[in-house]
Amino acid sequence: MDMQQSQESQESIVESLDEDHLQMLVQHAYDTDTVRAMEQPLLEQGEPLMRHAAAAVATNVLQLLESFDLDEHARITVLAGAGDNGGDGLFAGALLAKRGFPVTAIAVGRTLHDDAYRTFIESGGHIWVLDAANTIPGCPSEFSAGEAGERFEQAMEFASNSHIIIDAMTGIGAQGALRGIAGSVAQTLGALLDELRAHDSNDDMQRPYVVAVDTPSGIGVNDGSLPGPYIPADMTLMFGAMKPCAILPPACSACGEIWLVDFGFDLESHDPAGSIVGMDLAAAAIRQVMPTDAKYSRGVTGLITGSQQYPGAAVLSTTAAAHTNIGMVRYMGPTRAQDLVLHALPEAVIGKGHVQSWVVGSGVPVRTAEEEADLQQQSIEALLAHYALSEDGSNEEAYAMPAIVVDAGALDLLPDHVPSHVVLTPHMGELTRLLTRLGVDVDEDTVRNQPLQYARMAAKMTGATVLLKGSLTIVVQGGQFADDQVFVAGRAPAQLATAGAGDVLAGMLGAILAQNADLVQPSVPSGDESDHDDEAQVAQAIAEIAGAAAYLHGLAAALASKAKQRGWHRAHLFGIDDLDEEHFPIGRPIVASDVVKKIAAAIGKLQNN
Ligand SMILES: NC(=O)C1=CN([C@@H]2O[C@H](COP(=O)(O)OP(=O)(O)OC[C@H]3O[C@@H](n4cnc5c(N)ncnc54)[C@H](O)[C@@H]3O)[C@@H](O)[C@H]2O)[C@@H](O)CC1
Ligand SMILES: Nc1ncnc2c1ncn2[C@@H]1O[C@H](COP(=O)(O)OP(=O)(O)O)[C@@H](O)[C@H]1O
Ligand SMILES: [K+]
Repeated sequence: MDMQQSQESQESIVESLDEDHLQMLVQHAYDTDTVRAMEQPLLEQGEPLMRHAAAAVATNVLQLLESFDLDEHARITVLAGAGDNGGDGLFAGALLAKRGFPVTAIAVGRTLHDDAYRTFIESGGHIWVLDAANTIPGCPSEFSAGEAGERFEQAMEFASNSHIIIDAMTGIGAQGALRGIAGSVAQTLGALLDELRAHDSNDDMQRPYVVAVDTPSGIGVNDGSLPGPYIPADMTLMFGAMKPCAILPPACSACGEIWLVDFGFDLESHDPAGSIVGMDLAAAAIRQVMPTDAKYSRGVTGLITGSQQYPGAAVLSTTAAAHTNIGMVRYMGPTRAQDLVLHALPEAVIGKGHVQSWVVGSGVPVRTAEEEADLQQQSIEALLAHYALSEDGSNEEAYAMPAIVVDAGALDLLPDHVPSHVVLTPHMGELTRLLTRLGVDVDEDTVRNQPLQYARMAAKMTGATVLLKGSLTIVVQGGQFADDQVFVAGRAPAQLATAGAGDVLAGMLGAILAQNADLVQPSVPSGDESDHDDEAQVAQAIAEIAGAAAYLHGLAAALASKAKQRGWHRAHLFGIDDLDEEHFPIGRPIVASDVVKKIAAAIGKLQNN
């Protein structure tokens, strides 16, 4: 099959698919086992998936060369691993070599995909081997350590002077951090590319443009981590479906622009490992007001936030909650904070009363071991004690409590085991502190590098739902029988990184939980297996609602700052979307109060969509 045939057959796959399928493609990510399971029936039917993959890579590279005004002298380097990912890269290289481009493949392993290697050589491609123990037919081997070193250096020099690098070292078969020569290549080239990228936008092709095949080599495909050196890509051509690394920090940044090559996988029959929170999910979390509503039926949120030291957090969290489509807010805190809350929000009711959700801890200082808990900390501790589960999970009162958002200083007061409608909202530093308190030996850099793994650890250890804040906000489900599906909200522009933004989110999340009180109330576990599904369903609803709050928060920030930039941009569909360069204005600076002022507009936008 040549490039045109493969491309036509690719386009016919694309045309035959419906909008729902395309929507699923850009919203859900599937782990590598699931991707292999979805590939299997197609391979059994004889679909030449590898040829489709290679044709897509070659087509994209040709488009890039054209857009960069490069002719047949453009230098193209393929970093080729020994597996099928290398096979994709070599087949793509063969198609480009056939078009007359000089293409060199740097073999990082001891072997190469047989058929792809033969085709590559027949098409005029050149091979550069690095491993003295390689058994690649017709290539030099058993060279000295000195020569191996020289070869490596020359190869890196060559690659860094090429126009296009096709990274095909590892794809979904990657296990852990890159080892051996692949690891050294990623170490040397990855660092160089990062440095060049920091100084240059590459509008003028002053550094190699990196196209990753399926996934950038060296990243954690299933958990989005960066376990070791990796090759940062400008663009990733991803096959069949998004893998979790496409949507999870920090690996998703290493993917660059993502182009999805649709293979017509049966996505509908498989569970995603992760999902991007979009407008639909966010809109579904906003309760429609009804003619029969009264303030109480719309939901009431109680807040124990702010302190003598940080009274502003009380104002931000309370005003945010009040603006997020509920009937009333109740505020509890020091007199100074009460006064400020009432000044900003005369509608607030001061003092205790019946509520459908709680928000605690925003702007409450962390309690140090030496200090006595102040009144605010004592109230929070007393409230949180009602959510404590004993080791065997029995404590019926905990399940009957309203949903609660545990933020900032309250994270230190969390009981050991709680139900899933306790939603923790740490940033990376707070998650590190929480895990340390739970006895995990971890520092903040490690958490930053593997946020999913550590958010999940906190959820598993405590039972709580965990919303981990950052440029992308990830939500992992709590509860004993929860699904592993992670939700990622990437709607926020970087302008949201401003003091008090987290207090606003806590208030908004509290309000969204209150208006969905019936959906987020876990029942007391009966021990009966048939109830596990119900429990899992509630845990998922809570996680979706938390994701929805993060989305709405990001959208309000985008409206306030007039930014188009986001933490994550939708993947492009190969064969459907255009390669046109998009621009995402970063918007103007904002403060957290500006976000509160745009919550109503953001809700309006969701409801009118
Ligand atoms: N299965 C299929 O039908 C299709 C697979 N495709 C391609 O095939 C890829 C998967 O191929 P494979 O299963 O062969 O796996 P990969 O080629 O992704 O990875 C396996 C190779 O990487 C090496 N490797 C793994 N972990 C390493 C590490 N930590 N350090 C150094 N080397 C490491 C292994 O020794 C092996 O040589 C996909 O990502 C995709 O690119 C596509 O061609 C589409 C169809
Ligand atoms: N680079 C970024 N891009 C988009 N959103 C961000 C970025 N950095 C932080 N945020 C968001 O800003 C908020 C900051 O919250 P937090 O760290 O708790 O701040 P504070 O304690 O000052 O309120 C979170 O919702 C987080 O997701
Ligand atoms: K790759």
